[in-house]
Amino acid sequence: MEKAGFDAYYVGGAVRDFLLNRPIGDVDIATSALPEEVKSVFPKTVDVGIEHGTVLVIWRGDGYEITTFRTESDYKDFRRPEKVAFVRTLEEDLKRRDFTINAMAMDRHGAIIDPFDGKTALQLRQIQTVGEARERFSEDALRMMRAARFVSQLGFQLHPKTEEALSRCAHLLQHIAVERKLMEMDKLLAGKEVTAGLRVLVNGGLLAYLPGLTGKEQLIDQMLSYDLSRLTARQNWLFLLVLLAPDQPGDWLKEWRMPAKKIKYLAGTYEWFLKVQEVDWSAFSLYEAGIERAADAEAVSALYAGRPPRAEELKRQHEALPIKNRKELAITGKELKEWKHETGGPWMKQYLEMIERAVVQKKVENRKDKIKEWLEACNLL
Ligand SMILES: Nc1ccn([C@@H]2O[C@H](COP(=O)(O)OP(=O)(O)OP(=O)(O)O)[C@@H](O)[C@H]2O)c(=O)n1
Ligand SMILES: [Mg+2]
Repeated sequence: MEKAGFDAYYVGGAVRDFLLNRPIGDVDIATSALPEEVKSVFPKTVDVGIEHGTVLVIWRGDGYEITTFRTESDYKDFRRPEKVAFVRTLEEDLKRRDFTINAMAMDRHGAIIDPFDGKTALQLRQIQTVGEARERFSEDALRMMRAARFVSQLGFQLHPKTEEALSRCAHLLQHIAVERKLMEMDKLLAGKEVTAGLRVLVNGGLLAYLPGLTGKEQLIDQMLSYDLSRLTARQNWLFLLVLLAPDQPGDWLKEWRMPAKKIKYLAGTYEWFLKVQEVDWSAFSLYEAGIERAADAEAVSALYAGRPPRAEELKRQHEALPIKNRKELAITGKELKEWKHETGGPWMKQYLEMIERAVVQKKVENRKDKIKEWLEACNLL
Protein backbone atom coordinates (compact mmCIF):
# COMPACT_ATOMS: atom_id res chain seq x y z
CA MET A 1 0.00 0.00 0.00
CA GLU A 2 2.68 2.38 1.08
CA LYS A 3 4.76 1.68 -2.00
CA ALA A 4 1.77 2.88 -3.99
CA GLY A 5 1.77 6.14 -2.03
CA PHE A 6 -1.03 5.44 0.45
CA ASP A 7 -1.03 5.32 4.23
CA ALA A 8 -1.99 2.01 5.81
CA TYR A 9 -2.23 0.99 9.46
CA TYR A 10 -3.29 -1.98 11.52
CA VAL A 11 -6.32 -0.89 13.52
CA GLY A 12 -8.91 -2.07 16.00
CA GLY A 13 -8.93 -5.43 17.72
CA ALA A 14 -5.66 -6.63 16.20
CA VAL A 15 -3.67 -3.77 17.75
CA ARG A 16 -5.46 -4.19 21.08
CA ASP A 17 -4.81 -7.92 21.20
CA PHE A 18 -1.21 -7.48 20.06
CA LEU A 19 -0.54 -5.06 22.93
CA LEU A 20 -2.28 -7.42 25.35
CA ASN A 21 -0.31 -10.40 24.09
CA ARG A 22 -3.53 -12.17 23.25
CA PRO A 23 -4.01 -14.29 20.15
CA ILE A 24 -5.02 -12.01 17.29
CA GLY A 25 -8.29 -12.73 15.53
CA ASP A 26 -9.05 -10.93 12.30
CA VAL A 27 -6.56 -8.35 11.09
CA ASP A 28 -8.12 -5.05 10.07
CA ILE A 29 -6.20 -2.49 8.11
CA ALA A 30 -7.23 1.12 7.59
CA THR A 31 -5.96 3.09 4.61
CA SER A 32 -6.14 6.45 2.94
CA ALA A 33 -6.70 4.69 -0.38
CA LEU A 34 -10.22 4.50 -1.77
CA PRO A 35 -11.63 1.00 -2.34
CA GLU A 36 -11.00 1.17 -6.08
CA GLU A 37 -7.43 2.23 -5.37
CA VAL A 38 -6.94 -0.70 -2.98
CA LYS A 39 -8.19 -3.03 -5.70
CA SER A 40 -5.75 -1.63 -8.21
CA VAL A 41 -2.79 -2.22 -5.87
CA PHE A 42 -3.42 -5.91 -5.12
CA PRO A 43 -3.83 -8.69 -7.66
CA LYS A 44 -6.40 -10.64 -5.64
CA THR A 45 -9.27 -8.91 -3.84
CA VAL A 46 -12.86 -9.66 -2.91
CA ASP A 47 -15.59 -7.03 -2.57
CA VAL A 48 -16.90 -7.89 0.88
CA GLY A 49 -18.35 -4.53 1.83
CA ILE A 50 -17.34 -2.03 -0.75
CA GLU A 51 -20.18 0.35 0.20
CA HIS A 52 -18.61 0.55 3.67
CA GLY A 53 -15.21 1.00 2.13
CA THR A 54 -14.00 -2.53 2.88
CA VAL A 55 -12.10 -4.71 0.46
CA LEU A 56 -10.80 -8.16 1.36
CA VAL A 57 -7.25 -8.58 0.12
CA ILE A 58 -5.87 -12.08 -0.32
CA TRP A 59 -2.14 -11.92 0.22
CA ARG A 60 0.09 -15.00 0.49
CA GLY A 61 -2.84 -17.18 1.45
CA ASP A 62 -4.18 -14.92 4.20
CA GLY A 63 -7.14 -12.55 4.02
CA TYR A 64 -6.94 -8.96 5.27
CA GLU A 65 -9.85 -6.55 5.47
CA ILE A 66 -8.68 -3.18 4.22
CA THR A 67 -11.05 -0.32 4.94
CA THR A 68 -10.75 3.23 3.71
CA PHE A 69 -10.48 5.84 6.50
CA ARG A 70 -14.04 6.82 7.15
CA THR A 71 -16.42 8.52 9.51
CA GLU A 72 -19.91 7.41 10.23
CA SER A 73 -21.54 10.78 10.47
CA ASP A 74 -24.98 10.03 9.15
CA TYR A 75 -26.23 7.35 11.49
CA LYS A 76 -29.80 6.24 11.08
CA ASP A 77 -31.86 4.13 13.49
CA PHE A 78 -28.99 3.60 15.94
CA ARG A 79 -27.42 1.05 13.64
CA ARG A 80 -24.23 1.30 11.73
CA PRO A 81 -24.83 3.48 8.69
CA GLU A 82 -25.72 2.33 5.22
CA LYS A 83 -23.50 4.96 3.73
CA VAL A 84 -20.18 6.17 5.02
CA ALA A 85 -18.15 9.27 4.35
CA PHE A 86 -14.56 8.63 3.44
CA VAL A 87 -11.95 10.81 5.05
CA ARG A 88 -8.26 11.17 4.33
CA THR A 89 -6.77 11.10 7.83
CA LEU A 90 -6.25 8.29 10.25
CA GLU A 91 -7.22 10.40 13.23
CA GLU A 92 -10.70 11.09 11.88
CA ASP A 93 -11.10 7.36 11.31
CA LEU A 94 -10.04 6.45 14.86
CA LYS A 95 -12.42 9.00 16.30
CA ARG A 96 -15.45 7.08 15.01
CA ARG A 97 -14.46 3.89 16.81
CA ASP A 98 -16.18 2.51 19.90
CA PHE A 99 -13.68 2.21 22.76
CA THR A 100 -10.28 3.75 23.37
CA ILE A 101 -8.67 0.29 23.52
CA ASN A 102 -10.05 -0.28 20.00
CA ALA A 103 -9.05 3.10 18.65
CA MET A 104 -5.31 2.61 18.36
CA ALA A 105 -3.41 2.10 15.14
CA MET A 106 -0.02 0.60 14.40
CA ASP A 107 2.14 1.28 11.39
CA ARG A 108 4.24 -1.40 9.76
CA HIS A 109 7.28 -0.50 11.84
CA GLY A 110 5.34 -1.19 15.04
CA ALA A 111 4.83 2.46 16.03
CA ILE A 112 1.55 2.97 17.86
CA ILE A 113 -0.72 5.88 17.03
CA ASP A 114 -2.94 6.42 20.03
CA PRO A 115 -4.73 9.80 20.08
CA PHE A 116 -7.28 8.71 22.72
CA ASP A 117 -4.86 7.13 25.16
CA GLY A 118 -6.01 3.57 24.69
CA LYS A 119 -2.71 2.38 26.17
CA THR A 120 -3.54 3.83 29.56
CA ALA A 121 -6.99 2.24 29.38
CA LEU A 122 -5.28 -1.09 28.68
CA GLN A 123 -3.10 -0.60 31.75
CA LEU A 124 -6.08 0.39 33.89
CA ARG A 125 -8.03 -2.47 32.33
CA GLN A 126 -10.84 -0.14 31.45
CA ILE A 127 -13.47 -0.01 28.73
CA GLN A 128 -14.05 3.61 27.92
CA THR A 129 -15.73 5.06 24.86
CA VAL A 130 -13.94 7.40 22.50
CA GLY A 131 -15.42 10.78 23.38
CA GLU A 132 -19.06 11.04 24.47
CA ALA A 133 -20.38 7.62 25.41
CA ARG A 134 -23.95 8.49 24.55
CA GLU A 135 -22.93 9.55 21.06
CA ARG A 136 -20.97 6.34 20.49
CA PHE A 137 -23.85 4.18 21.72
CA SER A 138 -26.39 6.11 19.66
CA GLU A 139 -24.27 5.61 16.55
CA ASP A 140 -24.38 1.84 17.02
CA ALA A 141 -26.27 0.45 19.98
CA LEU A 142 -24.59 -2.93 19.61
CA ARG A 143 -21.54 -1.29 21.16
CA MET A 144 -23.21 -1.68 24.55
CA MET A 145 -23.17 -5.44 24.13
CA ARG A 146 -19.64 -5.19 22.86
CA ALA A 147 -18.76 -3.44 26.12
CA ALA A 148 -20.22 -6.34 28.11
CA ARG A 149 -18.44 -8.81 25.83
CA PHE A 150 -15.04 -7.14 26.37
CA VAL A 151 -15.63 -7.17 30.13
CA SER A 152 -16.08 -10.92 29.86
CA GLN A 153 -13.28 -11.59 27.34
CA LEU A 154 -10.62 -9.32 28.78
CA GLY A 155 -11.63 -9.16 32.43
CA PHE A 156 -11.71 -5.34 32.20
CA GLN A 157 -14.15 -2.98 33.91
CA LEU A 158 -16.37 -0.28 32.49
CA HIS A 159 -15.29 3.30 33.01
CA PRO A 160 -17.93 4.90 35.30
CA LYS A 161 -19.02 7.35 32.60
CA THR A 162 -19.32 4.60 30.04
CA GLU A 163 -21.32 2.54 32.52
CA GLU A 164 -23.68 5.38 33.23
CA ALA A 165 -24.28 6.13 29.56
CA LEU A 166 -24.89 2.47 28.92
CA SER A 167 -27.77 2.43 31.40
CA ARG A 168 -29.28 5.49 29.78
CA CYS A 169 -28.94 4.20 26.25
CA ALA A 170 -29.98 0.58 26.92
CA HIS A 171 -33.32 1.00 25.13
CA LEU A 172 -31.52 1.71 21.86
CA LEU A 173 -30.57 -1.95 21.72
CA GLN A 174 -34.09 -2.68 20.49
CA HIS A 175 -33.06 -1.41 17.04
CA ILE A 176 -30.31 -3.97 16.61
CA ALA A 177 -30.69 -7.15 14.58
CA VAL A 178 -30.82 -10.34 16.64
CA GLU A 179 -28.05 -11.90 14.54
CA ARG A 180 -25.60 -9.25 15.71
CA LYS A 181 -26.73 -9.64 19.32
CA LEU A 182 -26.17 -13.38 19.05
CA MET A 183 -22.58 -12.94 17.88
CA GLU A 184 -21.79 -10.77 20.88
CA MET A 185 -23.63 -13.07 23.29
CA ASP A 186 -21.64 -16.05 22.02
CA LYS A 187 -18.39 -14.19 22.60
CA LEU A 188 -19.55 -13.00 26.02
CA LEU A 189 -20.48 -16.52 27.10
CA ALA A 190 -17.09 -17.80 25.96
CA GLY A 191 -15.14 -15.24 27.99
CA LYS A 192 -13.19 -15.99 31.14
CA GLU A 193 -15.16 -13.42 33.15
CA VAL A 194 -18.65 -14.44 32.02
CA THR A 195 -20.17 -13.46 35.33
CA ALA A 196 -18.87 -9.90 35.13
CA GLY A 197 -19.99 -9.65 31.49
CA LEU A 198 -23.50 -10.84 32.31
CA ARG A 199 -23.61 -8.45 35.23
CA VAL A 200 -23.11 -5.58 32.77
CA LEU A 201 -26.17 -6.79 30.87
CA VAL A 202 -28.24 -7.01 34.06
CA ASN A 203 -27.09 -3.78 35.71
CA GLY A 204 -27.23 -1.81 32.48
CA GLY A 205 -30.79 -2.90 31.79
CA LEU A 206 -29.84 -4.57 28.49
CA LEU A 207 -31.64 -7.84 29.28
CA ALA A 208 -34.96 -6.20 28.44
CA TYR A 209 -33.84 -6.00 24.80
CA LEU A 210 -32.46 -9.50 24.45
CA PRO A 211 -34.54 -12.42 23.11
CA GLY A 212 -36.18 -14.48 25.84
CA LEU A 213 -34.46 -12.55 28.64
CA THR A 214 -36.93 -9.72 29.15
CA GLY A 215 -37.93 -9.61 32.79
CA LYS A 216 -35.53 -12.40 33.71
CA GLU A 217 -33.24 -10.26 35.86
CA GLN A 218 -33.78 -12.41 38.94
CA LEU A 219 -33.00 -15.66 37.19
CA ILE A 220 -29.86 -14.23 35.65
CA ASP A 221 -28.89 -12.88 39.06
CA GLN A 222 -29.26 -16.41 40.35
CA MET A 223 -27.07 -17.64 37.50
CA LEU A 224 -24.36 -15.19 38.54
CA SER A 225 -23.95 -16.92 41.89
CA TYR A 226 -22.47 -19.96 40.12
CA ASP A 227 -18.88 -20.24 38.93
CA LEU A 228 -19.74 -19.90 35.24
CA SER A 229 -16.10 -19.77 34.21
CA ARG A 230 -16.14 -23.56 34.60
CA LEU A 231 -18.47 -23.80 31.60
CA THR A 232 -17.86 -23.38 27.89
CA ALA A 233 -20.02 -20.97 25.86
CA ARG A 234 -22.18 -23.88 24.74
CA GLN A 235 -22.60 -25.09 28.30
CA ASN A 236 -23.50 -21.57 29.41
CA TRP A 237 -26.30 -21.51 26.83
CA LEU A 238 -27.44 -24.82 28.25
CA PHE A 239 -27.29 -23.44 31.77
CA LEU A 240 -29.48 -20.54 30.66
CA LEU A 241 -32.05 -23.07 29.48
CA VAL A 242 -31.82 -24.94 32.77
CA LEU A 243 -32.49 -21.82 34.83
CA LEU A 244 -35.12 -20.30 32.55
CA ALA A 245 -36.81 -23.67 31.90
CA PRO A 246 -38.79 -22.52 28.84
CA ASP A 247 -41.74 -24.71 27.78
CA GLN A 248 -40.28 -25.00 24.30
CA PRO A 249 -36.50 -24.77 24.53
CA GLY A 250 -36.20 -25.03 20.75
CA ASP A 251 -38.43 -21.98 20.27
CA TRP A 252 -36.54 -20.04 22.90
CA LEU A 253 -33.27 -20.67 21.06
CA LYS A 254 -34.91 -19.90 17.74
CA GLU A 255 -35.71 -16.42 18.99
CA TRP A 256 -31.96 -15.90 19.10
CA ARG A 257 -31.80 -16.91 15.42
CA MET A 258 -29.27 -19.60 16.14
CA PRO A 259 -28.37 -21.99 13.32
CA ALA A 260 -30.79 -24.94 13.24
CA LYS A 261 -28.00 -27.41 13.97
CA LYS A 262 -27.01 -25.65 17.16
CA ILE A 263 -30.63 -25.37 18.28
CA LYS A 264 -31.04 -29.09 17.77
CA TYR A 265 -27.88 -29.84 19.70
CA LEU A 266 -28.72 -27.57 22.64
CA ALA A 267 -32.39 -28.52 22.89
CA GLY A 268 -31.45 -32.21 22.70
CA THR A 269 -28.73 -31.84 25.31
CA TYR A 270 -31.19 -30.01 27.57
CA GLU A 271 -33.49 -33.07 27.32
CA TRP A 272 -30.61 -35.24 28.47
CA PHE A 273 -29.92 -32.87 31.32
CA LEU A 274 -33.52 -33.29 32.48
CA LYS A 275 -33.40 -37.07 32.11
CA VAL A 276 -30.26 -37.53 34.17
CA GLN A 277 -31.74 -35.41 36.95
CA GLU A 278 -34.21 -38.31 37.36
CA VAL A 279 -32.03 -41.32 36.61
CA ASP A 280 -28.25 -41.21 36.46
CA TRP A 281 -26.31 -42.09 33.31
CA SER A 282 -26.40 -45.76 32.35
CA ALA A 283 -24.34 -47.48 29.69
CA PHE A 284 -27.25 -47.21 27.28
CA SER A 285 -28.16 -43.57 27.94
CA LEU A 286 -24.50 -42.64 27.54
CA TYR A 287 -24.45 -44.57 24.26
CA GLU A 288 -27.61 -42.84 23.01
CA ALA A 289 -26.58 -39.33 24.01
CA GLY A 290 -22.98 -39.62 22.81
CA ILE A 291 -20.05 -38.30 24.81
CA GLU A 292 -20.30 -34.69 23.65
CA ARG A 293 -23.85 -34.23 24.83
CA ALA A 294 -23.27 -36.27 27.95
CA ALA A 295 -20.22 -34.18 28.87
CA ASP A 296 -22.09 -30.90 28.35
CA ALA A 297 -25.14 -32.05 30.31
CA GLU A 298 -22.86 -33.38 33.04
CA ALA A 299 -20.85 -30.15 33.37
CA VAL A 300 -24.05 -28.18 33.83
CA SER A 301 -25.59 -30.76 36.21
CA ALA A 302 -22.51 -30.72 38.40
CA LEU A 303 -22.40 -26.94 38.61
CA TYR A 304 -26.13 -26.78 39.28
CA ALA A 305 -25.92 -29.39 42.04
CA GLY A 306 -22.73 -27.93 43.50
CA ARG A 307 -20.73 -31.12 43.13
CA PRO A 308 -17.45 -31.77 41.35
CA PRO A 309 -17.85 -32.65 37.65
CA ARG A 310 -17.43 -36.27 36.61
CA ALA A 311 -16.36 -35.60 33.05
CA GLU A 312 -13.41 -37.98 33.21
CA GLU A 313 -15.48 -40.78 34.64
CA LEU A 314 -18.12 -40.40 31.93
CA LYS A 315 -15.44 -40.33 29.27
CA ARG A 316 -13.98 -43.58 30.58
CA GLN A 317 -17.41 -45.18 30.73
CA HIS A 318 -18.10 -44.10 27.17
CA GLU A 319 -14.76 -45.38 25.93
CA ALA A 320 -15.52 -48.72 27.57
CA LEU A 321 -18.76 -49.14 25.58
CA PRO A 322 -18.54 -52.16 23.24
CA ILE A 323 -19.95 -50.10 20.37
CA LYS A 324 -20.35 -46.35 19.88
CA ASN A 325 -23.09 -46.38 17.25
CA ARG A 326 -25.37 -48.76 15.40
CA LYS A 327 -23.04 -49.03 12.42
CA GLU A 328 -20.59 -50.86 14.63
CA LEU A 329 -23.06 -53.63 15.34
CA ALA A 330 -21.70 -56.96 14.03
CA ILE A 331 -24.94 -57.73 12.23
CA THR A 332 -27.44 -55.92 10.03
CA GLY A 333 -30.97 -56.59 8.83
CA LYS A 334 -29.47 -58.88 6.19
CA GLU A 335 -28.38 -61.54 8.70
CA LEU A 336 -31.65 -61.28 10.58
CA LYS A 337 -33.63 -62.00 7.39
CA GLU A 338 -31.44 -65.02 6.61
CA TRP A 339 -31.64 -66.42 10.13
CA LYS A 340 -35.38 -66.01 10.38
CA HIS A 341 -36.11 -66.89 6.74
CA GLU A 342 -38.38 -63.90 6.57
CA THR A 343 -38.66 -60.78 4.47
CA GLY A 344 -37.98 -57.38 5.96
CA GLY A 345 -40.59 -55.56 8.01
CA PRO A 346 -41.17 -53.64 11.22
CA TRP A 347 -40.00 -56.65 13.22
CA MET A 348 -36.48 -56.05 11.98
CA LYS A 349 -36.25 -52.64 13.56
CA GLN A 350 -37.45 -54.05 16.87
CA TYR A 351 -34.90 -56.84 16.71
CA LEU A 352 -32.06 -54.51 15.85
CA GLU A 353 -32.92 -52.20 18.72
CA MET A 354 -33.08 -55.09 21.14
CA ILE A 355 -29.73 -56.46 19.98
CA GLU A 356 -28.18 -53.01 20.09
CA ARG A 357 -29.29 -52.56 23.69
CA ALA A 358 -28.07 -56.02 24.69
CA VAL A 359 -24.66 -55.42 23.09
CA VAL A 360 -24.26 -52.01 24.76
CA GLN A 361 -25.23 -53.52 28.11
CA LYS A 362 -22.76 -56.35 27.51
CA LYS A 363 -25.44 -59.01 27.72
CA VAL A 364 -24.11 -60.39 24.48
CA GLU A 365 -20.78 -59.99 22.75
CA ASN A 366 -20.73 -57.96 19.53
CA ARG A 367 -20.00 -60.96 17.29
CA LYS A 368 -22.24 -62.51 14.66
CA ASP A 369 -22.13 -66.01 16.12
CA LYS A 370 -22.69 -64.82 19.70
CA ILE A 371 -25.64 -62.69 18.68
CA LYS A 372 -27.18 -65.63 16.83
CA GLU A 373 -26.71 -67.89 19.87
CA TRP A 374 -28.22 -65.25 22.11
CA LEU A 375 -31.29 -64.84 19.88
CA GLU A 376 -31.74 -68.62 19.84
CA ALA A 377 -31.46 -68.79 23.61
CA CYS A 378 -34.15 -66.12 23.81
CA ASN A 379 -36.34 -68.23 21.48
CA LEU A 380 -36.35 -65.47 18.94
CA LEU A 381 -35.10 -67.39 15.91
N1 LIG B 1 -19.83 -1.55 16.55
C1 LIG B 1 -18.55 -1.38 16.29
C2 LIG B 1 -17.79 -2.45 15.78
C3 LIG B 1 -16.45 -2.23 15.51
N2 LIG B 1 -15.88 -1.02 15.71
C4 LIG B 1 -14.45 -0.79 15.41
O1 LIG B 1 -14.02 -1.72 14.44
C5 LIG B 1 -12.96 -2.53 14.96
C6 LIG B 1 -13.04 -3.95 14.41
O2 LIG B 1 -14.30 -4.51 14.70
P1 LIG B 1 -14.50 -6.05 15.05
O3 LIG B 1 -13.54 -6.88 14.30
O4 LIG B 1 -15.95 -6.30 14.93
O5 LIG B 1 -14.19 -6.11 16.62
P2 LIG B 1 -12.81 -6.24 17.36
O6 LIG B 1 -12.72 -5.10 18.33
O7 LIG B 1 -11.71 -6.37 16.38
O8 LIG B 1 -12.99 -7.56 18.20
P3 LIG B 1 -12.70 -9.08 17.73
O9 LIG B 1 -11.45 -9.46 18.41
O10 LIG B 1 -13.86 -9.85 18.24
O11 LIG B 1 -12.62 -9.09 16.24
C7 LIG B 1 -13.11 -2.41 16.46
O12 LIG B 1 -11.92 -2.69 17.14
C8 LIG B 1 -13.53 -0.97 16.59
O13 LIG B 1 -12.45 -0.10 16.43
C9 LIG B 1 -16.65 0.02 16.23
O14 LIG B 1 -16.12 1.11 16.43
N3 LIG B 1 -17.97 -0.17 16.50
MG1 LIG C 1 -11.61 -7.74 14.82
